[in-house]
Amino acid sequence: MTTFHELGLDPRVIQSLSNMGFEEATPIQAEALPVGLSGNDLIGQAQTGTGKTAAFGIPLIEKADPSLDSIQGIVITPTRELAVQVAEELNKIGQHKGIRTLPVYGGQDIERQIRSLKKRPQLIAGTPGRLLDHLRRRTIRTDQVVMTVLDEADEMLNMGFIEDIEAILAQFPDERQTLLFSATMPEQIRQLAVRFMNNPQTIRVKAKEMTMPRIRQQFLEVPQRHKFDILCRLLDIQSPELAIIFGRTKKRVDELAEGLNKRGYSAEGIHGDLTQARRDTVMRQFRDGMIDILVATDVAARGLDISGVTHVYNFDIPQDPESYVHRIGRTGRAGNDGLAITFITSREIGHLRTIERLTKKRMERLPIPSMDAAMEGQQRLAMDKLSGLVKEGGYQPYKTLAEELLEETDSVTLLSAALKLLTKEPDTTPVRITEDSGSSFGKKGGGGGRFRKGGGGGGGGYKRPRSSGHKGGHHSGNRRRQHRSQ
Ligand SMILES: Nc1ncnc2c1ncn2[C@@H]1O[C@H](COP(=O)(O)OP(=O)(O)OP(=O)(O)O)[C@@H](O)[C@H]1O
Ligand SMILES: [Mg+2]
Repeated sequence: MTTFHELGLDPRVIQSLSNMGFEEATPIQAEALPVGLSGNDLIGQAQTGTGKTAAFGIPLIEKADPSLDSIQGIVITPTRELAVQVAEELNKIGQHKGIRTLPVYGGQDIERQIRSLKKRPQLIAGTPGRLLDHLRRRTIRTDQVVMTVLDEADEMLNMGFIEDIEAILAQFPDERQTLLFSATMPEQIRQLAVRFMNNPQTIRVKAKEMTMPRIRQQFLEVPQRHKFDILCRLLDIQSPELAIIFGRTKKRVDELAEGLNKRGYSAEGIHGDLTQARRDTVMRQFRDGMIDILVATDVAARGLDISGVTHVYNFDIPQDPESYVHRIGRTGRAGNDGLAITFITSREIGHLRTIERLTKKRMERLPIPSMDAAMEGQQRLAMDKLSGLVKEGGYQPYKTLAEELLEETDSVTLLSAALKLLTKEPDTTPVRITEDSGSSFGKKGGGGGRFRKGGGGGGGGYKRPRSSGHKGGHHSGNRRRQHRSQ
C-alpha cells in the first residue's frame, strides 16, 4: 500500500486529496506518479475505474505554478462530458494549491469560455474541436505549456481524432511532457503514440483480465425482435438502482428511451444530436438519481464516473472490442461490484468471442428470463417496499382506516389487493424498435478499420510535428461532424 505522503507530494495537494477521501494511492497512481513527477513521458494503462484521472491530475497540479497566470497544462478528452468531469476532479485536487482548471468543449458558448479564460486558469481540459478553435483565435496560448495529457488516449489516436490531435500538439513546446492514459491500448496505437513522445515509459498495471473482476459479465442470445421485451423482463427482475443501456445508433437510443418510458421506466437518452444543454440536463438527472436508466450511444462509453451505476446493458454489442471494456467499466468502479449483460443475435456469437479474447474473461450465458420471472421480480419488489415501510414506521395515520377495512374484508385478501396495487406488473404495451440491418461483424470488411495505417500525416511514419505555430491542419467537416455526432 502506498500513501500519498510517501510519494513526496506538495502538502497542499495531499490536503486536497485527503479532503477527497483519497488516503492511499491506487495501483496505477502508485506506479505512474513517480514517473509523471520525474518529467518522463508516460503511457499508462489500467482497468476502468481505478483512478487514472488522479494519476495524471496530480503531476499536472504538482508541476503547475499558481503564481503564473499562463496555461501550463492541457488535458484532451474525447467527449464534452469527460472534459467537464476531468476539470472537476482537477479543481478538487488543485484546490489548496490554488490551481484552477477550465473545461473547454463544443456546444458551450465560446464567448463565455473566452471570458472564463480571462480569469487565467493554469490548466485546461478540453475536446479537440473546441481546443483548435481557441488555438486558432489565440484565446488559448500554449507557449508556457509544460505538460499535455491524452485521456482515453487510444480513442484520441484513432481515425476520427488523429488529425485534430496532431494539429493541437504541433502548437505545444517540444520540450513539454506528454502523458497518455486509457484502460485499453491496442499495440498499433501504442506504436503510433511512441512516435510523437520523448522516449515514453509504459506502465501497464498487471491484471489477469482487462476488465474489472468485480464486474459480473453475462450475455443473452435473443432474436432482434424480442430484445426489447427481454430487456424489460430483465429490468423487472433486477430492478437496477442505476443502469446504463448502450445502443448502437442515436435512432436506437431515441427509440429505446421512448419505449422504456411508454412501459413506465424512468429513462432518458443521450447522444451527439442533443443540444449540449440537454446533454447536461440528462447527465445531471442521472447522476442525481432522478432517472434510473440512462440510454446512450458510445458518447457515454468512456471515462464517465457516475457513482452507483449497478448495471450496464449492451442492448447492441459494440462494434469495437475495446468499446466493450469501456462501456461495462461504467459499473464496478472504485472497488464496487457491477453487472454487465450483453444482448447478441445468433450471428454475433463470433464477435462476442472476439471480445472475450481481448478481455481474457468468459461471459456467462444467461437463460432467457420468463414473463413469470419478471412478474415475480416485481412482486418481490412490492413486498420489499411494504416490509420496508413496516420497519420504517410512519403508517400510524392509516391504522384506523385499516381497521375499518378489516371489518369488511379479511387481512389476506386486503394484503393481496395492496400488493397488486404496489406491483408494477410487466407491461406489454406494444413498442416498435426498428430492427437494424444487423451488425457488420462477420461480414466482409465488417467492424475494425478504425485505425489509421502507419499513423500521422503523410506516408509511413508519424513524425512528432515541429511546434512551428499552427499549421492549420485541414479538417474535413463531415469527419469532424462524424466525431462530434457521437
Ligand atoms: N486514491 C484513491 N482513493 C479513493 N478513490 C479514488 C482514488 N483515486 C480515484 N478514486 C475514485 O475512483 C473513481 C474512478 O476514478 P477515475 O474516474 O479516475 O477512474 P479511471 O481509471 O479514469 O476510469 P476509466 O477507465 O473508466 O476512465 C472516481 O470516483 C475517483 O474519485
Ligand atoms: Mg478515466
